[in-house]
Amino acid sequence: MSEPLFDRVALIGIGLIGSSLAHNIRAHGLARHIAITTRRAETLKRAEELKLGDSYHLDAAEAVRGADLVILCVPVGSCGAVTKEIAGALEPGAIVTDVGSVKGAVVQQMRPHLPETVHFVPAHPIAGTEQSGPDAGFRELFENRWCILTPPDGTDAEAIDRLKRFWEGCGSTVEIMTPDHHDLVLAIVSHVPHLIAYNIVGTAADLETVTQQEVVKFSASGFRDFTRIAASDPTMWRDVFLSNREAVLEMLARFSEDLASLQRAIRWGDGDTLFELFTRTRAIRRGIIEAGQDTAEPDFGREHGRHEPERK
Ligand SMILES: NC(=O)c1ccc[n+]([C@@H]2O[C@H](COP(=O)([O-])OP(=O)(O)OC[C@H]3O[C@@H](n4cnc5c(N)ncnc54)[C@H](O)[C@@H]3O)[C@@H](O)[C@H]2O)c1
Ligand SMILES: O=C(O)C(=O)C[C@]1(C(=O)O)C=C[C@@H](O)C=C1
Repeated sequence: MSEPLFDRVALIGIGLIGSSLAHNIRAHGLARHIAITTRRAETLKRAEELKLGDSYHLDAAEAVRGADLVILCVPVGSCGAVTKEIAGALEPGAIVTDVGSVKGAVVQQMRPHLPETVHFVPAHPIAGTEQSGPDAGFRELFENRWCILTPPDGTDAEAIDRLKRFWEGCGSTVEIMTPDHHDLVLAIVSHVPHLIAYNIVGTAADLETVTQQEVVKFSASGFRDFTRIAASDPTMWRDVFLSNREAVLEMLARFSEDLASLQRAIRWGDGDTLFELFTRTRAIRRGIIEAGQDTAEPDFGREHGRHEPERK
């Protein structure tokens, strides 16, 4: 087995992403020591029961002392406060990174607190489920998934390369882009789809009780997929929408315009418009499958709660 890439990794926050990283670091020998810290004693105890790390700390500064890789795995709205808390204990030369679903706001929150002696390389694995907490993590989460790095201009190339190798060690393919571009792309492929899911499930839930029962009874796979997404962590997603406000609002405006034109097509019986759109979107789905990017294999995903169990 080759030498571990890092000596000590500090994982701050041990939910779905933090615990999945812990499984990977262990399984692929990516670091000699995993130090885990989180806010609540109860969560830390659970992480210890699951044997996710080598040391456990309620004090985040204590966890990052001596670490050559520090990964913030907390909701994006907490990244600034956490960085402030650990700043004084960071080792010179350490790589500081995160996994947040929004990049511009996270960079803005974290950067002012970081000493010049560390390398700041923000990251976002495009992989997740609707589950949260330390029990939710699993080793295969990042396999064949993208991880986007958004290093600020002038970041040490060796630090970027080391973090790239770390994510490759977790099974991901790494791409580099600016935080603004990341936020625009993710607004349309991840953030707005989540908002649509929250909204449609909310609309169904507000229907009359008798109809609501029918919603549960007759929900076929399309609606069930929405309910899975709409079960995603409320804190995480509140923070995502508040942190990526502009890009989300821009994409929502376009979405609403397109929805209005579909509404018009239905009203006026314009079948050609509907048919043309549905043909184009079908081709997009087929393109994703041909590119091998539909990684939600039923058996594997179901085991980890990525899919609803088979209906009885
Ligand atoms: N869930 C996903 O699908 C997914 C995918 C990619 C990236 N992300 C990003 O990863 C990050 C973590 O998400 P998750 O799904 O692992 O969430 P999670 O709710 O499963 O875990 C979050 C962890 O952070 C801890 N925490 C919260 N506030 C804290 C604070 N101030 N100080 C210390 N610990 C704190 C919680 O106790 C918990 O252990 C988020 O920024 C999210 O945007 C999530
Ligand atoms: O599969 C899911 O449950 C997800 O929502 C994962 C998903 C996504 O939208 O693709 C959610 C948020 C992340 O920042 C990255 C990945």
